[in-house]
Amino acid sequence: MSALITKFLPNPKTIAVVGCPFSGGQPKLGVDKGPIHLVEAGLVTQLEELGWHVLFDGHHQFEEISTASDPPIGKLKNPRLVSRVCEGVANVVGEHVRNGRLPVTLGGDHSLAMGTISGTLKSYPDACVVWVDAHADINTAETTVSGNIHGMPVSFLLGLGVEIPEFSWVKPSLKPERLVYIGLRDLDAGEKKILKENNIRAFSMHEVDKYGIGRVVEMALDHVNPNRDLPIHLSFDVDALDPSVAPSTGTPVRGGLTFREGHYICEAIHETGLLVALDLMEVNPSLADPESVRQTVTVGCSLVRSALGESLL
Ligand SMILES: NC(=[NH2+])NCCC[C@H](N)C(=O)O
Ligand SMILES: [Mn+2]
Ligand SMILES: [Mn+2]
Repeated sequence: MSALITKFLPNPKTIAVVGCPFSGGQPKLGVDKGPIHLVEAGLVTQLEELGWHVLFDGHHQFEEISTASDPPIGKLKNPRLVSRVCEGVANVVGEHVRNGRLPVTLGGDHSLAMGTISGTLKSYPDACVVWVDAHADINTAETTVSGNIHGMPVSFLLGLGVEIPEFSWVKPSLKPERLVYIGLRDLDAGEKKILKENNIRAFSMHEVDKYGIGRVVEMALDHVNPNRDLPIHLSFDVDALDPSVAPSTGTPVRGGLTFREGHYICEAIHETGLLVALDLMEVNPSLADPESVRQTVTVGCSLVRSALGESLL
């Protein structure tokens, strides 16, 4: 059985699940438990049932860097830890992509995308990034208010802001015209300025309301992938969904995507056949009551399945 649409992957169609129990890009404990819950909910089997060959040999182990030896650099918190972890993730994800496997990275906080997208772009320098999130995560060392690096990975990938020697491994490999956002609704003032100055295309919840999700995804892909021939990296922050749909996350913002809108994005990207890497980030099973946690983990699994070929009929 193979209804799987994949233009870049050799047979057997293989997914590598990269569990990243990491929380150093933000202050709330528990987001490191996200990948463990997603796998325990049966994600690996669910993907096999879709016809994939799935590799998963345990969650990624990260080296310990104590906070004592990792003082802030400017405002950035845990900079050395985040940098080293993301560099490791870049290598793991990069290796999977290079070998024709589709990495599914489970966060963990969204700073990890600095690693995952670096890994994808090493093999596919012309890949485009579809970033689905309530937030733009594009602060620089100068604009960040919180100092939390999960609010900054995109600026590193684009090479914006002052250079920080500790992050010199991150190459400015992403071009602003290959990046598009869907779901935005909580941007810092500095981030709005960055989006404008760099002409980055973003579809906020305003555009989702105005045009509907179908048109938004089509316009987003027309922008980053006009001929529908470039590989796609989908980076999905679960807080893009409305908190009523995905309550267990560290920085929830009301007015988000519905259950169907979130799944539609994933289904439409699967239908392009161009997906080469997927991130599902910011599931935090320590936040909210057990039923909300179960709901968030379940929706996380189903978003991943939708991006990987589950269809309604
Ligand atoms: N990946 C996330 N949930 N990011 C939230 C970022 C929030 C805020 N803009 C910050 O820079 O701190
Ligand atoms: Mn977010
Ligand atoms: Mn995010």
